[in-house]
Amino acid sequence: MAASISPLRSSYRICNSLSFHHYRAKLRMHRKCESQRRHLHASVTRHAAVVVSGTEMARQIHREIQREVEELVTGGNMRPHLGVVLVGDDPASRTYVRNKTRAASILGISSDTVVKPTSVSQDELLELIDKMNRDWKVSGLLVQLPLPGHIKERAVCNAIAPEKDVDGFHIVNIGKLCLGQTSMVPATPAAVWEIIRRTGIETVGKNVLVAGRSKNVGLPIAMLLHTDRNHQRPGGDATVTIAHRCTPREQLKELTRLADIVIAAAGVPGLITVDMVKEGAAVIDVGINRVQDRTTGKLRLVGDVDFEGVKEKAGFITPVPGGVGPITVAMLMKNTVAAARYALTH
Ligand SMILES: Nc1nc(=O)c2c([nH]1)NC[C@@H]1CN(c3ccc(C(=O)N[C@@H](CCC(=O)O)C(=O)O)cc3)C=[N+]21
Repeated sequence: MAASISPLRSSYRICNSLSFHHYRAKLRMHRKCESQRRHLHASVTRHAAVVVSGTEMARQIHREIQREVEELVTGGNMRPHLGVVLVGDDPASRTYVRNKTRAASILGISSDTVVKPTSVSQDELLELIDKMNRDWKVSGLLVQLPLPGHIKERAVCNAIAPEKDVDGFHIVNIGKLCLGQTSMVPATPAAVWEIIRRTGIETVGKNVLVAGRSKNVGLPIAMLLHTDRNHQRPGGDATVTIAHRCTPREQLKELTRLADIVIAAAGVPGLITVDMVKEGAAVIDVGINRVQDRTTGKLRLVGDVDFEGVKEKAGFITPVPGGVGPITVAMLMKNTVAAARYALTH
């Protein structure tokens, strides 16, 4: 059976002692495995992985953000405001936008969503963004992706003022991320970073395998983890390998078996199976796939990792749903507050 734990900072309060000791044992084992020792010491009992609850970790981050927002407001500053643009009526996009605006309202961040029909022209969208850029009441703004085929996503991302770009998709923010400068970090990569930090997983000199090279997820995750910890925006100093659709399956398996941390961000259900994972490794599942359940016929949300199999061998594992997703939303809120703070001094 897998133990569910809350993030390290709140674990003293929330965890019962059994799961807390289990967690510490896992962290020790994970670190032991990392120190190039191929076989575990005989006295270390083999446990199922610690399931890192993203829902619980997000709750903790929310408390921190809530405090920050109240500090801003009681200091006589404007309440942070998130502007959202949603084009079309894709159900998944609507769910994500709803999750974001709901989180905002809970945290005391005001928000508004402008919904445009699929037929909206690129020019009209750019005009709307320009208006929001100039609106001093808007602290941060995002345009939900994907956009309809007739609109150039790059043009839209680059139209958002970089200092209000809470998604971190503007070319200047991507450039800064690559150079190790302080910038708006995209929410999903920031969530993966936060999970690693708050769980206490070591990255310096460790092997990381990122499966997936998307510009908004795989690439920035790899960027955060391989870069220098002494740069303006600290990196993970890990040895990072990026695998993608052209990586032969056998090669992928060889690479994942060497990895202390596996990040699955390919959008392929069941991509990572137990035979591919090193004992005690941390497995972070960024995949969000809607698949039809074989018994009920209903659509079900699954990640890229065969959770039931891998949890028996990994040291840490994040579930889907309830893993990276909720923390992504929390990091977006953090970016919104950062944008509001930035506006105070610029
Ligand atoms: N401009 C833009 N910014 C984004 O940040 C952005 C985007 N476009 N397009 C799509 C992706 C995906 N994304 C997620 C947000 C929340 C969950 C989330 O809350 N997931 C829940 C479940 C949600 C559900 O039930 O569908 C979970 O994993 O537990 C997942 C994924 C943000 N994205």
